[in-house]
Amino acid sequence: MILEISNLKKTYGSRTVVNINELQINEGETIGLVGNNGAGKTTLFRMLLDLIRPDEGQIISKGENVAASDQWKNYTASYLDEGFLIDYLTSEEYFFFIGSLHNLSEAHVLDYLKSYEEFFNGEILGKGKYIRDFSKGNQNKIGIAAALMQNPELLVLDEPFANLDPTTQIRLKSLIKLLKTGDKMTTLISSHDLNHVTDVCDRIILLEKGLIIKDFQTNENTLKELEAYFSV
Ligand SMILES: Nc1ncnc2c1ncn2[C@@H]1O[C@H](COP(=O)(O)OP(=O)(O)OP(=O)(O)O)[C@@H](O)[C@H]1O
Repeated sequence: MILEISNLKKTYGSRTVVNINELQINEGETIGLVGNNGAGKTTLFRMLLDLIRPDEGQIISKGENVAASDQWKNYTASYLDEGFLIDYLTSEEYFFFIGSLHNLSEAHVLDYLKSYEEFFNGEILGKGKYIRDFSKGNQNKIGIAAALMQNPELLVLDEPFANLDPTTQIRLKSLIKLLKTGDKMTTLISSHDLNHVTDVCDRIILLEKGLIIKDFQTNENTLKELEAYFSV
């Protein structure tokens, strides 16, 4: 088991926005986190990455509490939003910086980026452009590619399909499926796109007002069930 969440609570004012009694995630699972605006998806991810602290309970990653140990940082990569980027760097400078944190040489990083040529669609590299000047979708691509460069065991992506053009959405799905079979990566993806999330994930967790309402393995009926749930 890679993640064990117990009695996790986060409250803002009088509102409990995450309230998870128990949740366990196994190695190699691809989990889709769905739920309407404000359900608590991003708050859960932020606690998972120790960007904010829970009021109660804990998140244990490979046996260590993420709020008490840095061990999880060695095998976890994430992209939640453009706050993860450094907007005064060019895309290459950013990739080199992230690479250097993981002891990857610039040559290694450039080599890695070659495999992203299709994903980048000629818009990311060699432009001499600062990250702040890229479109939101292209910023997403930079963040996702930088997260994957770390070859993580655990990948956390917040709404990765948002702002991506349809071609890149499909390419991202293929990429996630490939990494799942090849490297047995565990992936947590939040998404409002029920189609994509059921296509790429083998388990869906449905959050509503911070509570887990459903937690089930994906099968051929999942998309219909989710659409029925959200169409009320
Ligand atoms: N720093 C904060 N202060 C006060 N309330 C907050 C704070 N951060 C989040 N919230 C509230 O917590 C609730 C959950 O927000 P969260 O961003 O986790 O939802 P979400 O499921 O990711 O939503 P979306 O689909 O819109 O991204 C919302 O009601 C939000 O307003």
